Amino acid sequence: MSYLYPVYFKLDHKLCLVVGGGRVAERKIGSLLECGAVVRVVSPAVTPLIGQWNCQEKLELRQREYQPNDLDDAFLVFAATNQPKVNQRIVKDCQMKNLPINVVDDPENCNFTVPSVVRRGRLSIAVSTKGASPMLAAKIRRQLAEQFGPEYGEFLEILADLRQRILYEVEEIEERQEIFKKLIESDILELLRENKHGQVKERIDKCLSR
Ligand SMILES: C[C@@]1(CC(=O)O)c2cc3[nH]c(cc4nc(cc5[nH]c(cc(n2)[C@H]1CCC(=O)O)[C@@](C)(CC(=O)O)[C@@H]5CCC(=O)O)C(CC(=O)O)=C4CCC(=O)O)c(CCC(=O)O)c3CC(=O)O
Ligand SMILES: NC(=O)C1=CN([C@@H]2O[C@H](COP(=O)(O)OP(=O)(O)OC[C@H]3O[C@@H](n4cnc5c(N)ncnc54)[C@H](O)[C@@H]3O)[C@@H](O)[C@H]2O)C=CC1
Repeated sequence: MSYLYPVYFKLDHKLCLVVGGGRVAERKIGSLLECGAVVRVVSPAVTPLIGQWNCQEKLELRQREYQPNDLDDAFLVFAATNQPKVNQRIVKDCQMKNLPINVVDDPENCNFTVPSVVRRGRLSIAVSTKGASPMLAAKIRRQLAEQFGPEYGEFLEILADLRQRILYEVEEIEERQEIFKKLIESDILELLRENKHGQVKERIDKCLSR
């Protein structure tokens, strides 16, 4: 069995097509919008929330059945109707155009699938079961969410800032890596978790001192 290859796409300003407007389409659209994608939805009927996003001009709604020209300019395509025949047609059209396609009712014919995700600011932890059990993926996501609290988002903001500074100021690679190691092995995460922000700066200074 070959593995699925995980990547993190930047979707800002990229056109993503979602065909279908039900509960499953809504979940896919919600996460695409969070990632800054430009979303085109094609569906005769949509959920109230998709309708609301349309009224707020957060997406483009084509309120009718799928047509092949809906694929024009798409970067990613999601076939999320409840009609297997329609979904299969979309897969075929995408294969002809070499477009990446996610089908919600046919894992075998997807060329990408959507994982279950925990986000803490810059940290994303994605879980996939290669289609075997999305419900287990969601359970693992909930377990990870308990283990990785909001302090990880805060810590990564600090690390992102420091990293720029250290890359600029510290010439020796070994010395840089020593500092990064000290930072991640420190108790800064615990201090953030316990809201002891006062001590965080002290700890950072200690890690930076040579
Ligand atoms: C292949 C894949 C394609 C894709 O959609 O990308 C796919 C396919 C299918 N899902 C089905 C069912 C359910 N899917 C969910 C939920 C999620 N499904 C997601 C992803 C994926 N689902 C991809 C593989 C992911 C992996 O490899 O693990 C998640 C992670 C991400 C997301 O959708 O955003 C999201 C959880 C988000 C979260 O909570 O974190 C639930 C639970 C619920 O709805 O609460 C159920 C009902 C329970 C059950 O059946 O397990 C069915 C059968 C439909 C039927 O019965 O007709 C198929 C088709 C089939 O298996 O043939
Ligand atoms: N991948 C996943 O995570 C999951 C997948 N599923 C599968 O996804 C399918 C969809 O599930 P729901 O969103 O709950 O269904 P739903 O019945 O709520 O929505 C179906 C949507 O498809 C639209 N539609 C139907 N024909 C169309 C056409 N020709 N062109 C464009 N849009 C069309 C309808 O207007 C409707 O908005 C299910 O039939 C099931 O097979 C179900 C649960 C989870």
